[in-house]
Order: sequence, then C-alpha cells, then structure tokens
Amino acid sequence: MRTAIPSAIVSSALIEAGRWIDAQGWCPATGGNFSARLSDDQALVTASGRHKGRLTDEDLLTVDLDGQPLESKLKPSAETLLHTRLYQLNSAIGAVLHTHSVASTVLSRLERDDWLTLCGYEMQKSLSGNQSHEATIQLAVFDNTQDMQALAEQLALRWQQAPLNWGFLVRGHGLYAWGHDVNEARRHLEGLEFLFACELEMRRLRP
Ligand SMILES: CSC[C@@H](O)[C@@H](O)C(=O)COP(=O)(O)O
Ligand SMILES: [Zn+2]
Repeated sequence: MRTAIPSAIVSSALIEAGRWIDAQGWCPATGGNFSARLSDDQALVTASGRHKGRLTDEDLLTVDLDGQPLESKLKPSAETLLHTRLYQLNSAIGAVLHTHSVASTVLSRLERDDWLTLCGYEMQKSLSGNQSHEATIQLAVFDNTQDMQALAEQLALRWQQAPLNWGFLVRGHGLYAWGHDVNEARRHLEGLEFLFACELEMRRLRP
C-alpha cells in the first residue's frame, strides 16, 4: 500500500516539468500530457487541450485508474487511458510524461518494426537498470490510433509478453516515458530524447 502524496506537491512537480518540456520544444501547440500517481488508485492528470508549458493548478484534475474524473468538471486528457493503464500495469510507476518531439515523431515513423532497438550509446545508462553502452535496449513502437481504449489494450497485451521499461513510442505521434516519480520520468524522457536524436542522425548519415 502506497502512502498518498499531497496533490499540491504532485501538481507543482508536473507544472514545473511542463515548463521544462516546453523549453526543450517537446510539447508544441497543445501536444503532450502528463500525470503523476497520488495513491494506489488515483492520479493527477492534465486537462485536455491546455498548453503544457503554461499549466496552472486549474489545468490538473484527479482521476481514478479507469480514467474517470473525481469531483472535477474538467475534461481529462484525451490520452488519460494510456496513463492509467500504465499505473494499473505496474504499481511502481509514479509519473508518466507524454511528449511530441520532432525526433520521437520522425524516428517512430522511420522504424517499421514493433520495436526500436538501440545499442552503443553511453546515454543508455540514463535509463534505470542499465550499466553499459554495450547493452541492447528495446522500446515498443505502437501504431497510432485515436482509439485510446484499443491502444491501451495493445499496451497491456505487449506487457503480458514482457513488462516494458522506461517508455514506448506511438508511430508518428510521440513518446510516453515514465518513472517511479516525476524526477525519474524526467530523466528517462531526457535520456530517451537524446538517444532518439542520435539514432536519427546515425540513420541520416549511415542509412
Ligand atoms: C496538438 S494535437 C495532440 C493531441 O491530439 C494529443 O496527442 C495530445 O498529446 C494532447 O491531448 P490532450 O487531450 O491535450 O492531452
Ligand atoms: Zn499526444
């Protein structure tokens, strides 16, 4: 049983993460959505259609792990079901950050396989559990759809084969990165974005 985290602490961490992500250019227009777990069965999530670089407390609402708003008239992110499914799949996940960077959008379209394979990059060590650039790491890539229920089901099916780590890509759409808390999710996001930029450059120079 997880100790409940005060909503004010979680919301300021998400607002600050949004400013940082926006400064990197990873959430243009109203793209992206963020969440953090409040307890075993609740999470704070961004409201739909808000600019993620200019969030305030009024742009966040509490949902249950089926994605249903609790005592709020705000509309939760259109992609809330992916966040809540991750919390259901792994009780250690404490925060999820979804971004729309150029690198994740383009690389996920170039990659035809269901997995993006990365090897040989020192920055792989920014991803929890990695001690060497020599390891081969794989990130799941899902085809994009507007049907979040269907995408959440595909995520759960892939997870059954083996639990996913750090994040996944949605083709032509962006990245979902997670961690035990907002800080770890930010590190995974930053490390993955660096790896995507390197991999794109490698494929450009050595097709
Ligand atoms: C700017 S279009 C992006 C949206 O379609 C969606 O993918 C997204 O990330 C933001 O949706 P939101 O409902 O604001 O959380
Ligand atoms: Zn999105």
